[in-house]
Amino acid sequence: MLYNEEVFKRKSEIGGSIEVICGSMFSGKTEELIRRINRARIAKLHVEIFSPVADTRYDKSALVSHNLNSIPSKAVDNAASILPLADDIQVVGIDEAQFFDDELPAVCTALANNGVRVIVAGLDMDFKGRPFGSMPQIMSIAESVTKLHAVCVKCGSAAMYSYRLVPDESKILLGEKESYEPRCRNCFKS
Ligand SMILES: Nc1ncnc2c1ncn2[C@@H]1O[C@H](COP(=O)(O)OP(=O)(O)O)[C@@H](O)[C@H]1O
Ligand SMILES: Cc1cn([C@H]2C[C@H](O)[C@@H](COP(=O)(O)O)O2)c(=O)[nH]c1=O
Ligand SMILES: [Zn+2]
Repeated sequence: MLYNEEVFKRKSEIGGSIEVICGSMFSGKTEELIRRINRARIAKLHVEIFSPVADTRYDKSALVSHNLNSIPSKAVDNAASILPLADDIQVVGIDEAQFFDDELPAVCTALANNGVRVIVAGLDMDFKGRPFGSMPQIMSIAESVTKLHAVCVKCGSAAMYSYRLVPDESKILLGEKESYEPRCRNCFKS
């Protein structure tokens, strides 16, 4: 992973790229996004992080991980709003990408084609194990995809599913440990 990151950092000096960080809830996507953005800041690059305004769990002006690491971010209404705000930015982070509208892949492509390093973090699957939003499309157009795993709360194996604990069938239901737990394939199906 470090090797990949260094490759893409060097690439960003000559051209843009798209990196995806995906996985279940609690797999460390936000922490990994914060880590990559912090390294870009240390390299004195201009960075900006965007998240969908729909994700109102924490602060609208910061990304906050489950273990309460945080970094400043901007909440936007839709994917197209990112473009004018990313002028002069060299590294763009996008969190909770699964909640953005269908324009997000085109926005990521436009940024990368303009020399921006784009780092996209999001859930690859919803609580039923179905592909989530435009994540599959962004994964297919990305230079790099990192799939992270949480620890299955039932058996301790690597978890790739976000199991919903509450009887609500809507695709979007914001929440944390009261509503979801990470589970491995075996524990998710049983
Ligand atoms: N079952 C679990 N497996 C792994 N990490 C967990 C678990 N439960 C809580 N955590 C915490 O969640 C943190 C990851 O949070 P975060 O980066 O916000 O994840 P994500 O953005 O993927 O939901 C871990 O460092 C750990 O402190
Ligand atoms: C699986 C699933 C999740 N959500 C919501 C729950 C949380 O608010 C976010 C995911 O946050 P994280 O940073 O990845 O922990 O998404 C949802 O609305 N629908 C789902 O199916
Ligand atoms: Zn398990």
